Amino acid sequence: MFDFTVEEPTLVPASPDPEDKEETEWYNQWPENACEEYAREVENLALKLMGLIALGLGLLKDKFNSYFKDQTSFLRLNHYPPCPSPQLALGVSRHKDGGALTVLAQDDVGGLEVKRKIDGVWIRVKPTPNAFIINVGGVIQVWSNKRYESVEHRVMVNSKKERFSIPYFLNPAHYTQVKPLEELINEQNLAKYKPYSWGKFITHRKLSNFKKLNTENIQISHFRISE
Ligand SMILES: O=C(O)CCC(=O)C(=O)O
Ligand SMILES: [Fe+2]
Repeated sequence: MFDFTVEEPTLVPASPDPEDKEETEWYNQWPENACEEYAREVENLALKLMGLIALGLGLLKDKFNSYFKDQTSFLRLNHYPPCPSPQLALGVSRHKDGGALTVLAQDDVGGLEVKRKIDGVWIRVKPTPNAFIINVGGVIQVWSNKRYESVEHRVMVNSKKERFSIPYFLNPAHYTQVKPLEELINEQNLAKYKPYSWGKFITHRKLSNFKKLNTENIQISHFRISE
């Protein structure tokens, strides 16, 4: 796995501690022109999709633009080597993407599975040539007050073939307080989530991503307001 940020540098909180106001900068260690160019193009696509989502929610098309001014978006290069016992290997364990939108490019090997909400069955996503897979992330789920929902997914490795995938994670500025949009809440539609800091959320996830966790990794459900 190799992460490549879009902004150089990308400004983020120094720690997940809410009291800690210090910021730090993420730099790409191996700048690659191809990555940069690709990231800019998928960013345009992702922002166009955000415009359509805004329209779909009855908002102005440019409603979300300002959140991405100091974006913390990044591109990830994934390589999954083959494994003779795929059920024993970890591709990517089940999770929901936390950001706004994910634009995923994958090769023709397959292995991505999404969890069907009604019965919890894992469904394989068949690779479609020259097509992207778009995943709604937790940030849109909260902004839309759950009119959009992010789907749980995982990656199984293949027994014979290696697999490559390139997700682009469109993420807001670290200082964004993510909360249900005012326009979408009223007496009939009460806010389903408490506001949370996007920057603290990602630094928390980044610290815990590669560790064996005793507790569940941070999820937007932790900010849910109980009914
Ligand atoms: O490799 C894939 O198809 C998806 C990877 C993924 O879900 C992620 O990096 O968040
Ligand atoms: Fe994912």
